[in-house]
Amino acid sequence: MSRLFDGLNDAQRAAVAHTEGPMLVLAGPGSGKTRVITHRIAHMVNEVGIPSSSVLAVTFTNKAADEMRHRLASLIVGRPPLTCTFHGFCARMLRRYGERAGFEPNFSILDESDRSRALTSIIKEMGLDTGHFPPGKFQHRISNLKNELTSPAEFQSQAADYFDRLVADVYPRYQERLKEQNAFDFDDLLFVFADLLRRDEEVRTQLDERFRYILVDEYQDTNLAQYAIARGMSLKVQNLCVTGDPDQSIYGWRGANLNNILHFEDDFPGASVFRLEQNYRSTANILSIADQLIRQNSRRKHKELITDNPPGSRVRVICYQSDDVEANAIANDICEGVEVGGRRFGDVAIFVRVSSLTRPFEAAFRARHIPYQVIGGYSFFERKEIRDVVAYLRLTLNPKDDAAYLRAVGSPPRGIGQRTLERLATHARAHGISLAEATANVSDVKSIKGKPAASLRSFGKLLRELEEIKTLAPAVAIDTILSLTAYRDQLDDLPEEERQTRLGLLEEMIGAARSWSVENPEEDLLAYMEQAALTSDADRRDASADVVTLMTLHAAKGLEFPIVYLVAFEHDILPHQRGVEEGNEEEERRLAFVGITRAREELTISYTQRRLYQGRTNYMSPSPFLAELPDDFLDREDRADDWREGADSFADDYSQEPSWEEPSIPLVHGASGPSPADRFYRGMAVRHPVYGQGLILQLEGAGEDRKATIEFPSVGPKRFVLCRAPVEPA
Ligand SMILES: Nc1ncnc2c1ncn2[C@@H]1O[C@H](COP(=O)(O)OP(=O)(O)OP(=O)(O)O)[C@@H](O)[C@H]1O
Ligand SMILES: [Mg+2]
Repeated sequence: MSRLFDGLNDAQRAAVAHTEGPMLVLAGPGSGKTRVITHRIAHMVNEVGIPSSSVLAVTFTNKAADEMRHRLASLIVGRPPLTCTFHGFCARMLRRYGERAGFEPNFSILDESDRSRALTSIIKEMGLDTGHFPPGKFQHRISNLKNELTSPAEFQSQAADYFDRLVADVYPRYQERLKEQNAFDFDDLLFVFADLLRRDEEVRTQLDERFRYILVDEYQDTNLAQYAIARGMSLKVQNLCVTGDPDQSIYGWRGANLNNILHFEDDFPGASVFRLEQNYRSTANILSIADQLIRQNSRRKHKELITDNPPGSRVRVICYQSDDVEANAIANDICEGVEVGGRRFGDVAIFVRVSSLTRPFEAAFRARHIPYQVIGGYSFFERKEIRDVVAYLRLTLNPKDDAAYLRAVGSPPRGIGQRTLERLATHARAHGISLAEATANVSDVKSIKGKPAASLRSFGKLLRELEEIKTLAPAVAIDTILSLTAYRDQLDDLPEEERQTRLGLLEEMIGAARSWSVENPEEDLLAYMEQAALTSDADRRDASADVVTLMTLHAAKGLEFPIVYLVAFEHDILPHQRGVEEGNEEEERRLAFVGITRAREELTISYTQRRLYQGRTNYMSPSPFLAELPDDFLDREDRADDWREGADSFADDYSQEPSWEEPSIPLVHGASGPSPADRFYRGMAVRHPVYGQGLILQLEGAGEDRKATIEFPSVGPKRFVLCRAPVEPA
């Protein structure tokens, strides 16, 4: 037997050696399904003599495709076969067969914002209000229709309720709009290609015969369109090999259909089924926990998961006081592991349910110079919105910062074009001044006249107005930037969900800046800007670098790490509130199962009592899944009282005397003279009849104009004119 079979157990060998006919590898996590796929391809090409060009390997994510390609390159002599995602494969085939299918092969693929812009304008043309009928809702519905292979014409007769009838109107117009631009959206790639296979028997036969061996990993997460493609190319030559684990099906919300894998044997009578039972990835303790959790799902077939691996250390379940403490404690843990435990940063992964939850970790890592990467989503500090705000802060504090100027001037868009900016830059260079200075005296710039000059003048005026933020607390400064620039308005055109995410990010930035001020009462805006967390052009690292990985649970599918932290294991986060509302609690449990089974040696699950989430402080309770984990294999630790462990951010104990600022008696009173509003001071505990107890974070003005920003645990921050608001010292 060849070298390729050396690192395989008997069941895996049988699967690898089976090269002809349909086959299904049904097995739990870490049992070697992906390994079987790569070794089977290598065996077919190297040893059976099947040409690479007749093999197609399909993976679920680009990252998985990259890894498989890499692995195949080391196993295969000669050119490795085509390895890509379904979307990648479809785009490729559509370019080839475009003309035949009736469109130009140089089509463009729309991104999210293009697609939402198109939908917004259609909704408006129909006389509907995008506030009540958010484009995102239509987008989601149309996306699902395409994944279910329902064409606009077919949907006409199916639309039953009011919203669906609207969708039935929007959908064909949207397709028409895309056609005019010779463009496809992401879902079209699957839909159009599946449709081509269905309609054009010649193309279908050609592809069926060309790709005689098709292998699909993670088949449990295929939707109807993907199913139709895999099946459509395997009607005549039925060498379709799929692998999957129904317990790891986590894309139901995006139209994945578990029946595709459950009915594989009906679709391909005589299919060989291989079951792998041995887990090579995780310690016995980790596996026991995973097994116990997934047993709580009722809609499943039980699978035995066994391992020869040692029990390993017990799984840790830790309760922290707040999200910042959690992040700091884990960052300290990681440093310790590297400094004295012989670990590498690259051994560690942190999984979150929602991508915005990475923020406190990024801040904690930056503070300690821990290298990290955020996968499947942008790093918080690299997101466009955050970088834009940072550009305004930089530019205001240092008007010589031309890079920040160039970023700020274009966001939100103000119609100041490239040519104008080039002329401005030429003038500035000739006079040895910055772009902001040149803008302040734009009438001196002879080459810029008319409308561009007027636009620059108003930008100059904005920059002057922004000067007031220099003396404000960071959170208030950021908020002021957002209002003076009307920054949030430009998000109105986005699909509702996207808009909420971006607004949420901005709120989170404000919340985080507020926490920072509570921690660093002596420091000013400049100090805030200096902290490493906001150097927006932080090092970018490549995937092979020795860095901690931060990612969502959805993106973690198929991967493995020696050390895993599953954080924010809290009610309404995991299981996610929306998942539960939509009756997908079992899918949420599968998501937790996927997270747990990524860990090879050490697993830590943590939750907090208080978290800054969606822009405000929330009091959290532990995930109900925690109660389902067996105590035999884990240690539960309550560290909620260790608030000093990290830099805690919220002075939540309002009964304590605020130690960080003396009551300030304003030296200059407003025109109306001393007012009762002046008895308030920063850090003071107050009470509001509706919002309850709160803490004054910021005060501005004096006398009747005196305004306070107050943080209420119930609703987050609120701003009041004190002499008119029913706010009393607590
Ligand atoms: N026979 C074997 N001997 C040693 N190690 C193995 C063997 N089979 C698989 N492994 C290792 O076990 C780990 C898990 O394998 P693999 O990723 O292929 O599992 P999987 O079934 O695809 O898991 P998932 O369901 O999470 O995608 C990998 O590190 C792999 O190299
Ligand atoms: Mg796998």
